[in-house]
Amino acid sequence: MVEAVETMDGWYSLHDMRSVDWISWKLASEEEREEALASFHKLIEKWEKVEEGKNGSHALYTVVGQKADLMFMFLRPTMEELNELETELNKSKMAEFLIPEHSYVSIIELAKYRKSKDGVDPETLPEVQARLKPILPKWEHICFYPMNRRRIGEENWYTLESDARGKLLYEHSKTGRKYAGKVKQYITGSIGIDDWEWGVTLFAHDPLEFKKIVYEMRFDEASSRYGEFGYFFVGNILKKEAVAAFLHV
Ligand code: VOV
Repeated sequence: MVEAVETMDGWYSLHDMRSVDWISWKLASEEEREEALASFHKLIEKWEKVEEGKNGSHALYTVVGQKADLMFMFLRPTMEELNELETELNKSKMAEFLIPEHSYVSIIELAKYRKSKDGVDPETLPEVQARLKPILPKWEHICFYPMNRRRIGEENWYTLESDARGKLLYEHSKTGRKYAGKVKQYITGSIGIDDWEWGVTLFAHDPLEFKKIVYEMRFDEASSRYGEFGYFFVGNILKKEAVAAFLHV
């Protein structure tokens, strides 16, 4: 019988993409813009405190291209906390000038494909816990896309035995490891939560590495036979100190 693999699930994740309503932003008075900027800084400082306390993490990037202007990625221990921070952002003065473009809800996920050697449940290991509740890197670039595992005819991930899936993911991980120090990946599971099965969030110092890793992985069987991909968002880090300059008109 084909069995599902057991997953280890960590923090809840929200990718939130917004555009700036540049027309109303330009029409707003200097005072209103300052009020909006101050509300935004206050929120960022609040998120930083949560991160310092290791109760969540966040990332803020500008998006290149017309799909959005900003991409937030939030991680929190519960779905309620994600919703609270989303609502708080929506109620802020800044949000009066932001247009929601897209969102993606998922959960940091690791699969237990490898058998534990000494009977230790991997979920109890501190290094695994750190990966389930990660502090996101503040690297220069981000890339986000959702994906599915194929279920068409012979190319059906969900009729493969667990060992076969584990082998394909092991091959996949060998490609991934070549990018150590260049690309950091966060896989978030979204089966039953959002429209695709997984979200893939990559961070890199050099955006060319996104193209290189995704291209190279297309030739791994886990992707070439069993991967289906959605849309891509790519962007550059927006540090707190650079927010005012980004919004300056
Ligand atoms: C940056 C490098 C990198 C590395 C080292 C890496 C390693 C690993 C390992 C060891 C494992 C299996 C156990 C686990 O940890 O869950 C995975 C799992 C997974 N991956 Fe991966 N992956 C990387 C990177 C990486 C990328 C760039 C992609 C997108 C694929 C592409 O073609 O665009 C991806 C996808 C996934 C997915 C969707 C899963 C879950 C599949 C499932 O069916 O359960 N992944 N991945």
